[in-house]
Amino acid sequence: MTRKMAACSSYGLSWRLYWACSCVVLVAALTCYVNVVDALPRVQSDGLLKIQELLRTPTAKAIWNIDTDFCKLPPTSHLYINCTGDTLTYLRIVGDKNMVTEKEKRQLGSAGGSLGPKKSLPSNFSVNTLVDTLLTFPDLRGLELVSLGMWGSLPEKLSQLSSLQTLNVSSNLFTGTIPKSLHKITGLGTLALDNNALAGIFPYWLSAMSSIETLSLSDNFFTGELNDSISSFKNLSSLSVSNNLLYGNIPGSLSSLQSLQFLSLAHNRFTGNSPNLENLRSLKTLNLGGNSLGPGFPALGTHLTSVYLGQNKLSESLPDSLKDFGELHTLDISGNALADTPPAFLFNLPRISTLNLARNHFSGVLPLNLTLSKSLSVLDVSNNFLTGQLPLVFLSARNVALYYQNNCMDTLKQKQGSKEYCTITAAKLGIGSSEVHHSHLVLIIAVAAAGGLCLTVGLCGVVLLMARRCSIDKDSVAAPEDRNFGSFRGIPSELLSNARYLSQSMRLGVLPQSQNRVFALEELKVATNNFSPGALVGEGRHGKVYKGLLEDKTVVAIKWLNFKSKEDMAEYKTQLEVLNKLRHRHLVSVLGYCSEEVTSSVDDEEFKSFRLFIVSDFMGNGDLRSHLSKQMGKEPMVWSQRLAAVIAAGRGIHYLHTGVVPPIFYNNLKITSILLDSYMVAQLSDFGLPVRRVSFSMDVVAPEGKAGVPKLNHEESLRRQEHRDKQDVYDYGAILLEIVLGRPPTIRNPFPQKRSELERLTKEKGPSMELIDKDIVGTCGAESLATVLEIAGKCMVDDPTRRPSMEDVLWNLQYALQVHSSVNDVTDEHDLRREEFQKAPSFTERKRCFYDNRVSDEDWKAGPKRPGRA
Ligand SMILES: Nc1ncnc2c1ncn2[C@@H]1O[C@H](COP(=O)(O)OP(=O)(O)OP(=O)(O)O)[C@@H](O)[C@H]1O
Repeated sequence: MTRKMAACSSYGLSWRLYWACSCVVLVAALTCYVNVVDALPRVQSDGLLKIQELLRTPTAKAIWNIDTDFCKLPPTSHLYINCTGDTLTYLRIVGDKNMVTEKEKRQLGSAGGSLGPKKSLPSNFSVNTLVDTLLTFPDLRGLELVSLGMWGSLPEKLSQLSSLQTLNVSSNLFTGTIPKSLHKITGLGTLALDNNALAGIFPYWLSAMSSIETLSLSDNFFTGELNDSISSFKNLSSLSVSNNLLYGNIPGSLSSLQSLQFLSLAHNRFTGNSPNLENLRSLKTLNLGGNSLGPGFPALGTHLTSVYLGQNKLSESLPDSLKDFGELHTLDISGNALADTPPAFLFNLPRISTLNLARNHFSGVLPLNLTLSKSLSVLDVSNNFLTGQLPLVFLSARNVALYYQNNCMDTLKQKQGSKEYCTITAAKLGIGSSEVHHSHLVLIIAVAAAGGLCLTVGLCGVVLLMARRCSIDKDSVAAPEDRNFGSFRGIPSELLSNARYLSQSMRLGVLPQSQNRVFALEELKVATNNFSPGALVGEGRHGKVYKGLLEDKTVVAIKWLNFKSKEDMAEYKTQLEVLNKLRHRHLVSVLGYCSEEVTSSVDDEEFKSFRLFIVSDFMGNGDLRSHLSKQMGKEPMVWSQRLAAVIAAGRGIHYLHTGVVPPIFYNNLKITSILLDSYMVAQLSDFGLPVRRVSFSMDVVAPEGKAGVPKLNHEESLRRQEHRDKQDVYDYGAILLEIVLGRPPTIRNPFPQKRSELERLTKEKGPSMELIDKDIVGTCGAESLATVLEIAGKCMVDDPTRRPSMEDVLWNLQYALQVHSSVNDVTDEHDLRREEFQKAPSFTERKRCFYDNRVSDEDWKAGPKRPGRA
C-alpha cells in the first residue's frame, strides 16, 4: 500500500488526487480482507443449523455442525449456498434422492455434505418457524427449498425476506393461497410454486411486481379464467400454469407479453381457438397440450423451437406456414382430429428432432420418396388413416424411433388395417386428402349408380358390379386390431427400447432419467442379508418384496419373481428397459434388475428355472390399502389424505397415458400398487408390466381379449383401440370406491351382473351412509364425497366408450379436494358442525350441515365457479 501511495505522489499528483488514490487502495485492501474472511456470523450459522434441524427427522445423524464452514460447501444438485462477504445470499436445498447422482452422494459424504434428501420432516415441522429462521438472513437473494415435504400455508411474513430475487418452494405440500404480501418483495424475479396444493383464482395481483420474470405455478389447483389482466405481466419471460383448473378462452392479450420465451398452459380446460400468438417473437417453447382448443390451428411465430398442442380439438389441416419454422425441434400435435395428408416438408424441417402426429385423422399417401430431416430422432404417425406404400425411408432410417402402426399402409411391418377401412372411415368422418376424396367420390357415384341401374335393365351387369362394390361387408374391412392387451404387446421390442418421452407438458412432474442398472445377485444378497425373512416387506401373488440397503446406502425394494420360461422373463426384461426410462414424481422408479438362470435336478433330470429381481425405489409407508384402516397404531387416513393419494397416483397414470411414447395402458391397477413414500406422497408401482395370470381372482380384471374373453369383431376392435385407456379408468374407479368404503368393493368384474353396491353409493339422493367408511364419515365434505362417488360410478360403467378419460377424472377429483378444503378448515366451529353432521339422521340433513352453514363463508363465496364435470 505504501509503495502504491508513493507511486501516486512520485507522479506529481495533486493533494486531492493523492487522497483519491489512497481511498481506492484502502477499498481494495478491505475487499481483499472480506474475501478472505468469507465466513458467516454466528447468528447465520446457527440459522442454518436450525434449518437442518427443521427439515430433518430428529433421529437423523446431523451432518452440519458448529464447525461447518457453510460458505465453502461444494455446490451439488441438491445443495447450494452462496455467501457474499459475511452474509448468506443464496440457499438452495433440493430433497429428492432421484436428483442426486451416486457420485454426488459419495462427495456429500466425504465433504461434510448437506441435508440428507431422503429424510422425512419431523412431525412438529412448522413452516412459520422455518420462515422465522430464514429471517436471520436479511440479504437472502435466492431461496429454493424444493421437494422437502414441507406443508402448511405459505406465511405472510415471507415478504419480510425483502431482498429475495428468487423464491422457489416447488414440489412440497403447501396448501391455501399465495400470500398477497409477496408483492412487497419488489425485486422478486422468479416465483416457482409448482407441484403443491395451492388454490385460488389466478394471482393477477402479482403483476404489480414489475420485476417478475418467471412465474411457475404448475400442478396446483388454481382456477378461474385467464383474462386481459394477464397483459400487465409486462416483463414475464416464462409462464407456466399447466395442470391447474383454469378454463375459458385463452385471452388475445397474451400476445402482448413480448418478453415471453416459455409458455405452458397445458392440461387445463381452455376452450375455443387459441389467440394469434405470431407476435410473441421471443417465444421458444409453447405448450398448450391437454386442453380443448380448436378447431383452428393456432397462428404461431416461426422462431419457436418446441410446440406442444397434443390432446386438443384441432381439426383443420396443418398450415403451410409451418414450413418456415426453421428452428423447430419438437412438434407434438398428437391426439387431435387434424385432417388431410401431413405435408412432406414437415418431415424435413431442418432442426426437427421429435415429430408426433399420432392419433389424428391424417389420411392419404405419404410420398414413396419422402425424406426425413437428418436431425429427426422420433417420428410417430401411428393411429391415422394413411394409405399407400410405406415411404422407403421408413425401412432404411437408422437412429429414428419410428411408429406408424394402426394406419392402412401397404406393409407387413407394424400392424396395419386394410385400405378400405381407412378410406371408408375417413369418408365417414368427412375428412381426407385428394385420394380419400376420390374414394369417397367413387363410393357416392357407386351408390347413385346402383340406384339408377336398378331401374335400367340394360345395365344389369353394371348394377351387379357396382352393388357388389357398394356392399363392402363391413366386417371384411380390416381395422387395426387392438394389440395392446398386455402393456406393450405387439409393439416391436426395438421400438420399445427406443421409447422416449415426448410430452414436455409434464416436465415439472418428471424427474431426471437415470441409467438402468444390471445388479449382481451377490450385491442384492448383501443388501437383503441373503433375502432374510427380516428384510421381507410384502408378498404379492407373483413373488416376495424385500427391503435392501445397497452399498451406496440407497434403500431399495427388491421384487423376486420366478419364471418357468426364459421367454416370459425376457418379455419382462424388455419392458423393464422401458420402465427404467420413466421418471415421474408419482411413479415408483425402477432402478434396475438382476436375472438368474437356475438349474436344479430331480431324479437325475435337470430343470431350468429363471429368476428376476426388480430393484426399485423403496416406499417407506407401505400401500394405500394399509392406511385405510387402523393398523399397528396408525390412525386411518382422513378424507383429504385419501384424496391426495389417489390424485397423486392418478397423475402418474395420466402421465403413462399421455406423456410417454408409446403410451402405456393396461396397467393392472390395484390399490396395493399405490405406495406411500416417507413424506406420505403416493407413487404408483407395478405399472407397465405384462399381466401374469395366476387365477382369475376378484382382484384381477383381465384385459378384454385375454384368454377366455371372446375374439373381437372389427368394430369392437376399433372401439377398443380408441379407448385403450379405459381399462385403467375402470380399475381406478374401483380404487376410488375403496377409499370411500374403506374396504375393497365387491364389484371388480367389468361386466357385473349385480351392481347394487355401486348403485346404492351413487344414487341421486346421495349414498347409503351405512356403506361409507365410518372413519371418514364426518371428516369429508358431502359435495366432495358426492363428486368422488359420481366420478367413480362413471369410471365403472360397462361401456368403455362412456368412461371418462383420466384427465376428466383428475379434474373432478381436484375439484373434490378443493371443495373439501374450502369447507373443512379445522376450527372449533367446524368441530361443532362435524358433530352436528354425525348426528344428522339423513343424508340430506348431513349435506345441509355442510352446505347451508358454510355457504356464507367468505372463502366459500370467493371459491371457484364450477366449470362443469365429465
Ligand atoms: N417399492 C416398494 N417399496 C416398499 N414396499 C413395496 C414396494 N413394492 C411392493 N411393496 C410392498 O410389497 C407388497 C407386495 O407387492 P407386490 O407388488 O408384490 O404385490 P401386490 O401389488 O400387493 O399384488 P400383486 O401380486 O397383485 O401385484 C405391497 O403391498 C407393498 O406393501
